[in-house]
Amino acid sequence: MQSSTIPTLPTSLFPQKILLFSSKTQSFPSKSSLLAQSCHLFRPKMASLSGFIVRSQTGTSSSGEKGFSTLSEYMGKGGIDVGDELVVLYDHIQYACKRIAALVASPFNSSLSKQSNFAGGDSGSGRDAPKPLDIVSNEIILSSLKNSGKVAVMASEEDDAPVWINDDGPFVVVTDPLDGSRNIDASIPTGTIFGIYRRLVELDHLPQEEKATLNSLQSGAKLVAAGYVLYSSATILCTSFGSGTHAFTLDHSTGDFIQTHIDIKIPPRGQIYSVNDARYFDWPEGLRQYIDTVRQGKGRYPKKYSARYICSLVADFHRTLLYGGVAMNPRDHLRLVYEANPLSFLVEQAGGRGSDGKSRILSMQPVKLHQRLPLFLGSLEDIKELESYGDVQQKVNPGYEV
Ligand SMILES: O=P(O)(O)OC[C@H]1O[C@](O)(COP(=O)(O)O)[C@@H](O)[C@@H]1O
Repeated sequence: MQSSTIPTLPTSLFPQKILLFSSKTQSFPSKSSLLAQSCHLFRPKMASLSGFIVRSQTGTSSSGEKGFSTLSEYMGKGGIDVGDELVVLYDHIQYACKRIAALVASPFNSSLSKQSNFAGGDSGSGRDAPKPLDIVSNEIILSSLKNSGKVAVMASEEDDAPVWINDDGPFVVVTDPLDGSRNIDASIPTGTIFGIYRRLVELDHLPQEEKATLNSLQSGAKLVAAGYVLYSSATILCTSFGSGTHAFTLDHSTGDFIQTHIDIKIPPRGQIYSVNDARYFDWPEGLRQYIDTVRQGKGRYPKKYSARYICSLVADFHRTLLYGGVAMNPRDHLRLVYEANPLSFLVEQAGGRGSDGKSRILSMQPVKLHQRLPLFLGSLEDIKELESYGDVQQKVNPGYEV
């Protein structure tokens, strides 16, 4: 096994904070449980994982059941044991996402992102001009994947074609490095999305470009793992290895992702729809009828629905996963390979459904890396009800300025 080359994180990235939640709670605890847990807060625990030393200030469960503090511990031999190679890869993904989290929270990110408005123009084209945040995030992820030694190819929203990294890498990574970055100047939440496949060894004999593309176009049904990182008031890494969906919150005092949401179950029915409904007059009749119906509380669930739309996919998805309902973009806008597939994997593992309005996302065979499609993610009963309206995919896509 190749040894890891992750550098030590500068401590200044993670200023000391008092940790107020337990690694074993699914939601934030009551005052009394906080008191009970406080005896664990200052009992440092060291664990050695795949050559990494992690320090956690949280205690393990007092209920006697087996507990895991960090994502690396959860994945490792004492946890669900996903295998050393995937543990190493995740350590590098965590490191990359911590760097991106620091970047999006930095006072300097605004000047970086502004350069994207001038892409190709004079202001942004100088050799030393700052790069847009999504490009910087892409470079951060690529460098971490290279350092891991575990990745054959990375396919990213930011690159026209997949990047071949390492002939022996066991994994293929698809990613949208920083989704929602158009809102970054307003400090709106953003996110990284990723999916992980096994390298198709039967394609090893093909020319590099060809095998890079074919490895990246695997169907979502073959995902080994997927996840997203939400950069918001908390930095949350939510992931699945095919046995449930779990979320880990960045503890700024230690730099560890601590288990905070175990085995998330999306409610079978929610009361929230999430869509850019300024597009109402471009929608097909079926979608208008569906939204009109649930707004009035006249659907299969006789409650009036509420609307929530951040316009940042990871944030809208994260809320939907926790509260239920449906998050959608009915036009051909979001991407199958590195957005729809990983998020559908996560929502299915939580008991929900990912659909293009007609078919299950994970059953589709991608034909192009940047293939776009209508996307509906959410509670099982809500998505089924929406699909029953038949005509929910927006065909007109005139292009919108904001
Ligand atoms: O403009 P719409 O149709 O509301 O789309 C918004 C969606 O587009 C995204 O901004 C992604 O689009 P980009 O990749 O072009 O930035 C998502 O974060 C968001 O959910």
